[in-house]
Amino acid sequence: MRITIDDVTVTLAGRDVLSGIHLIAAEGEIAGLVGPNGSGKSTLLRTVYRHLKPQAGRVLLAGRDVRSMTTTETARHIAALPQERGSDFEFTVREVVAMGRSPYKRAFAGDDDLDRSAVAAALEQVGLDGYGRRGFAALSGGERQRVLLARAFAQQPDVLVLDEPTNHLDVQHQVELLALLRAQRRTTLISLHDLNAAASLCDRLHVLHEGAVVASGTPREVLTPELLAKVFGVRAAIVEHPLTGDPLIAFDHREPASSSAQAASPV
Ligand SMILES: Nc1ncnc2c1ncn2[C@@H]1O[C@H](COP(=O)(O)OP(=O)(O)OP(=O)(O)O)[C@@H](O)[C@H]1O
Repeated sequence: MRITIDDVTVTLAGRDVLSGIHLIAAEGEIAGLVGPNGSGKSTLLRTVYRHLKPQAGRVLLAGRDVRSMTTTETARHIAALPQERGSDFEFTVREVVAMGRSPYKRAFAGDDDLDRSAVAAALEQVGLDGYGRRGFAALSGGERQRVLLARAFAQQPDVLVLDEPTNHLDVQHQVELLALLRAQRRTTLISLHDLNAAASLCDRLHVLHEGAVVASGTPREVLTPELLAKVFGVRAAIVEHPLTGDPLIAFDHREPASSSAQAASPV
């Protein structure tokens, strides 16, 4: 299902944290949100999964305003992995993942075979089969992250909204998650700090800066040395990844863009 963010403005504590955001994630497309800390990525994702109400504009799911749907209806279509991740759930892993099935159930109904197989498949997808009886609170940060991803997968949504899903994951699990998302070909809106991961995963990237979209396009179009200097304040060269051919950002970890620019400018 296509997601359209149509001229969305979000005001928090009297300040426009997002202003006039317009972007589209087409059916089956992986759309990435990148931008510096505080640029508004989580706020935009929260607006999409209805945690926040925009002051102006609309979020449309296949052309329908999500605010005109019931919360259950939205939850059948959109699954979110938010950034605020509880660690104090007094539940087993299985119970947490089974929460993803609640949009399909009547109140207090037990799990049926479909629920059980969706939960088992989701746990397997994130490499956690065999963890079902473990306590959620006693897991490592990366394991918890994968359980919450499994909960989103068990929801079998049309659209995935993922806020920094690779946080806490070791490199193998990061690669496995990106491969899983690529293989699913589900409409996905995802924020990522790792720009190389974003370049390899996303069909299109949208760069947020101070609450506005300042660039949109394919990773190759968007991730230029000029944009990285201007928006992220870093010096970088874009090369071709020797194994995949994806754009690969080679950062200069010794010097930020501003200090090298200052050094280069005449006194
Ligand atoms: N509830 C709130 N009340 C007031 N300001 C808020 C609130 N939530 C977020 N903000 C502000 O909105 C701006 C955008 O925050 P947001 O969390 O969306 O950024 P982000 O791009 O996801 O950042 P990060 O990369 O650090 O996760 C920040 O300046 C933040 O301080």
